[in-house]
Amino acid sequence: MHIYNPLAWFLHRGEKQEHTTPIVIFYFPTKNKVMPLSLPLHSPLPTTFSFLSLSSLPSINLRHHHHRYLTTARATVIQSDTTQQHPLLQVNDLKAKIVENGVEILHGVNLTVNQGEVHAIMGKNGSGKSTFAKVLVGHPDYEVTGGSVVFKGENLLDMEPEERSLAGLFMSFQSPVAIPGVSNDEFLVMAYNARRRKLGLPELGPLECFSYLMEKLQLVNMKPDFLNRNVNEGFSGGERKRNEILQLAVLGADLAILDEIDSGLDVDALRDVANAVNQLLTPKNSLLMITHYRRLLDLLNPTHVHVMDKGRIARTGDISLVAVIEDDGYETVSALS
Ligand SMILES: Nc1ncnc2c1ncn2[C@@H]1O[C@H](COP(=O)(O)OP(=O)(O)OP(=O)(O)O)[C@@H](O)[C@H]1O
Repeated sequence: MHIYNPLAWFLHRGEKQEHTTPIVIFYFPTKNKVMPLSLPLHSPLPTTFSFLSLSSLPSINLRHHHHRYLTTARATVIQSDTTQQHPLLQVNDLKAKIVENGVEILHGVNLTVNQGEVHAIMGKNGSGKSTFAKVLVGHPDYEVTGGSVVFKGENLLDMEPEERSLAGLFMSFQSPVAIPGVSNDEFLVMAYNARRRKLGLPELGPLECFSYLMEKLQLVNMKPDFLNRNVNEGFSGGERKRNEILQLAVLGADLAILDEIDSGLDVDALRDVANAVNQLLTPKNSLLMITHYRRLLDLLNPTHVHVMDKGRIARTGDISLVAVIEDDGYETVSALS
């Protein structure tokens, strides 16, 4: 997928003015989707994007999702010239069982996530959503019994969990664990420098790290004192979720898997988390979120919505599938597949 550089475009057109926040909208003809990119002032790079359906242009969704920018935004539709897709994750007939009791939970999951896509997995309690996510990151409770997973062209299942993380796979757990004795900033700096080494970049020194972490704290709207506390120790449920997004912001990821990041968040925290995630998305990375609730989907605009049932993806659609689920329930939606 070729994307014009919006900043260059605005500069070229001489339209980047003080006190305005331009939004450029890219149109992808084969997907019949548009992707607005907002450009905060003084930012050298576009920092947020989301896909919307073409029918939602020009006002409703744009107003809803970019209400902060509404009064100053200017929007222009640009047609992209190519629409090639780049697969990031290819899951083929994935089967997995619980190590402890040998029960098979995943019965053949198929899923492809391309760069720049936002996928949501919904489904009944116990249908295998979290198991799927945990199998992807290599959780030791599960053993893969069949199928394949290719991540960025490499066999993900051959990698140790740590290698998967360093390769750019991030997962926020439904119940993030505390790490007693390790402060949040130590943990973040250690993990971030490990990723930089993997990317062939020099490690950051203490001062550079500090300013980098402060910038990310602001992104998720967290107070600096969270950096000195031990990882998740004594954090409220909502603070743990926010801290997961801080980790994502610091580490960066090609594919971020968020397992029920919205559970236990108050409305303001949910908006903060969604804003931060939106700002972390680029046309090159992707998001796979597991959720039961529409509120998060409205904020993150998934390009694909899947319904998992009995360890398989039973149905796939766009955001309109959520309304069908709400009206008819999972049993009916899964049975129609
Ligand atoms: N480590 C484990 N030990 C025992 N049973 C497990 C384990 N992991 C998953 N299961 C079982 O596998 C099934 C699928 O669980 P999973 O957590 O993947 O469901 P889910 O779709 O994420 O559910 P929810 O919406 O309630 O979070 C459930 O019946 C669960 O009890």
